Order: sequence, then structure tokens, then C-alpha cells
Amino acid sequence: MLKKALTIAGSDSGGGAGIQADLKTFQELEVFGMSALTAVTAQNTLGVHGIYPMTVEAVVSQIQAIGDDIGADALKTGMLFNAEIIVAVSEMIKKYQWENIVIDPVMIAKGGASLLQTEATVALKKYLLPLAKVLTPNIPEAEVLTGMTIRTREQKQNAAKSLYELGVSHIIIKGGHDEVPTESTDLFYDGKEFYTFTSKRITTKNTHGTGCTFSAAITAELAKGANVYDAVVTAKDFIQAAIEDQFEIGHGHGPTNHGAYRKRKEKAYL
Ligand SMILES: Nc1ncnc2c1ncn2[C@@H]1O[C@H](COP(=O)(O)OP(=O)(O)OP(=O)(O)O)[C@@H](O)[C@H]1O
Ligand SMILES: Cc1ncc(COP(=O)(O)O)c(N)n1
Repeated sequence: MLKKALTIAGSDSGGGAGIQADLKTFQELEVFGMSALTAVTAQNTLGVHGIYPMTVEAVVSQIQAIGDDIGADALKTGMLFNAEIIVAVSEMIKKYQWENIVIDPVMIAKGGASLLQTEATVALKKYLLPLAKVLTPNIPEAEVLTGMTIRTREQKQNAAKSLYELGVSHIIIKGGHDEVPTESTDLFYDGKEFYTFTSKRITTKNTHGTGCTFSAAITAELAKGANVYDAVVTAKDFIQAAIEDQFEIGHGHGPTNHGAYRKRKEKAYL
């Protein structure tokens, strides 16, 4: 039976990040994608040119429309923008007793624009993180959420432990912002063991939407019934292919190639 995944996130008019990246990824991984918009951004590869948040009522109404009729086998959150939206989303997740929850704690866009109001971090930690099956911060986001400085492997592990204490079941601290020039290593923690997922670092400016794409791939795999570890394995392959098989779109930080993973798989079967 076709599985369904929901993204609760912002729109990126440029198509590389936000709900556009999520829905493309869901489709590529053969999951039926749905969305609840939290904000519209006027965005392209050069940056964020405008942010237009939705009302809380509009966010709730979209989620209710899905919850009352279609349902979701997994959901992810991306840009949530403010504390009111975070609280409302948490209430909706509880109302529908959704379980496969992936939280990508989007805070700042590549160009520096703030996609989450600073004071909303408190609400994120208090209301949403305890509902998360998977939390996927990048290093700066993990630093904000824990108040820790993260440079070394040991500091990453301590940050993951501290996030686990907040009630998150699985944490992946992504390595895209690491200073290691040859590889990009993501640290995974399930409350017992640490695992690392390492891939060759691609030298490119076209990494817009990597975080959204990665967390959407995890969500799609969870919707299909994968366990968290296997979902991360697939997501890592998916994002690596999407960064490697790059194309040139726009004049700044271009998007990744969401079709690359499927094309590679099809080729392997030929
Ligand atoms: N240059 C790269 N080469 C290979 N993998 C990368 C590269 N940059 C990021 N990744 C991988 O992409 C995924 C997303 O990580 P990243 O840390 O970039 O997320 P993010 O910071 O949320 O995204 P963004 O920087 O676009 O906001 C991770 O699996 C990471 O290892
Ligand atoms: C609407 C929206 N949501 C999220 C991001 C961050 O994207 P990412 O961290 O995946 O690059 C973005 N730039 N725009």
C-alpha cells in the first residue's frame, strides 16, 4: 500500500529547500507527499528576499485537513518560524497521535536569514523535541539547542547526549558544517550507541537544501517502515547522489539534484 508522508515547513520559491525539496524527495522515494505551509519565503539561489509567515490558524487548519482524512505514516518539520506555530504543531501531532516524527530544527538559511525567531528555541525544546523520533541538527543548530561549543568528536557526542536528555529518541548531528575538508561525517546516537556515517565531501557551492532533503529522505523511509538506522543509511546515499550529480541553476548557491539517487538505482538494475 502507498505510504504517506507530511512536511510541515516553509515554502522556498527557488525550489531547492523547504517543502519543495521535501515533496521532491518524497516523490523520488515513492511515498505520497503532503504539506502544511508555515511560511512563504521569496527565495532563490542568492538568498532569502522576503518571509511571509502563515497565521497559526492557517497552519492548524492544513494539518487538520490531513489528519481528519488522509493520515500520515511519517511527518517532518522544517522551518517553523515562531513559538506560536511550534506550540500549535506540537498539539496537532499529539491530537493525531502521529509517531514517526522527524524534526529538522531549521534556524538560519545559508545566506544568513533567520528562519526561526530566536526566542522560539525555548518552545522548540519544551514542546516539540520530546515528540521527536529523529532530530537532525547541523552543528550550529546543535550548538544553539545545547548551549555547547561543538568542534571535536567528543563535544559532538556530549551534545547528542544532552539532546537525548530532552526526550528525543534518535539524534543525528550533521557534518556539512564541519571543518574536515575531505569528508562529511554525520554522528548518530540512539541513546545507547554512537554510529558515524561518513561520505566523501564534494567541493561545490550547490548545497542549498541539503538539510531539508536529508531529513525528508529519512521521513520517507520511516513512512515505508524502515527502522531509523536503515532510514539514515538511505538518506545519506540519497543526499550524496544529489550533491554529486549537481547541475547549475541560478547564480548563487544552487539546489541539489533530487532525481540523482533514483537514476543511479535505475542504472544499477539495467
Ligand atoms: N559538501 C558536501 N559533501 C558531501 N556531503 C555533504 C556536503 N555538505 C553536506 N553534506 C551532507 O548533507 C547532509 C546535510 O548536512 P548539512 O550539515 O549540510 O545540513 P544543513 O546545514 O541543515 O544544510 P544547509 O547547510 O543547506 O542548511 C548531511 O548528511 C551532510 O553530511
Ligand atoms: C523555506 C526554507 N526552509 C529551510 C531552509 C533551509 O534549508 P537547508 O537547511 O535544507 O539548506 C531554507 N533555506 N528555506
